[in-house]
Amino acid sequence: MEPLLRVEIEEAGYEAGKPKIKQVSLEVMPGKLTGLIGPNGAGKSTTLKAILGLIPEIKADVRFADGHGKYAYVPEHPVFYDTLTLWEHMSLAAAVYGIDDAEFQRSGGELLEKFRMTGVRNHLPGGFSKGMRQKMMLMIGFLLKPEVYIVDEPFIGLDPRATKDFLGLLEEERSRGAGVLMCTHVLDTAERICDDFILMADGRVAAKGTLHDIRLAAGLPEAPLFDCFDVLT
Ligand SMILES: Nc1ncnc2c1ncn2[C@@H]1O[C@H](COP(=O)(O)OP(=O)(O)OP(=O)(O)O)[C@@H](O)[C@H]1O
Repeated sequence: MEPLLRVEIEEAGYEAGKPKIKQVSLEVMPGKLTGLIGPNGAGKSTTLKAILGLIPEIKADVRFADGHGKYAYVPEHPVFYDTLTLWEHMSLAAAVYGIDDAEFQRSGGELLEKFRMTGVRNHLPGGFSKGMRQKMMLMIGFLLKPEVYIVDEPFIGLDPRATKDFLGLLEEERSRGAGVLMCTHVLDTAERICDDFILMADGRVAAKGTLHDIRLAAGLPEAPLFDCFDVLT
């Protein structure tokens, strides 16, 4: 099967001559969820930014499969306009994505229901909690129905029910064939939901592959991901 996204980063950083990540390669496959994990400062966000074209100093080849350039990026820190309501944010995104209005009314309404946000659709996000803002970002990502989701730490603000709702939707998207690259520190959830992992440390890939591959690399054949993480970083 062809990957939806293929990334080969030779090096990338914020200043010339000072690369923060080196030799990072990864692929996002249809229907698969790849977890990007590693300690603080390992280079995960820099890798995501490199993929999104937001890094000034970069030598890399980032390739979406032919005709599959559509991706959604869900940032760790919500970005929003103070004067637009939740529904207006979603409408704006739908307009930018070129989604047909009838389709948007249907799928937008459905997303609000799924994330239990219908009651606040006409509220301003300035008054939302952290988790509600996170949900807004996720709904905007799901509106697009992209081939590839790039999600930066989705779990921190979400309550257990919202996490379950989010994972359920992600599962639906994957069964449609979408691929996901997700950066997270929540290793027990990652272990449960990811098909494979990229484990970064000190700006490089310390290990990659399925949980089985990561366990082999760590020399811990039965261990939870957390213990492998500990050994390899
Ligand atoms: N805007 C920036 N300008 C300069 N250096 C940066 C910038 N952002 C990150 N760095 C540096 O790049 C390195 C990798 O940081 P990065 O944010 O990619 O790590 P991370 O793995 O995402 O960490 P965390 O888990 O804490 O989010 C760190 O040494 C960090 O100090």
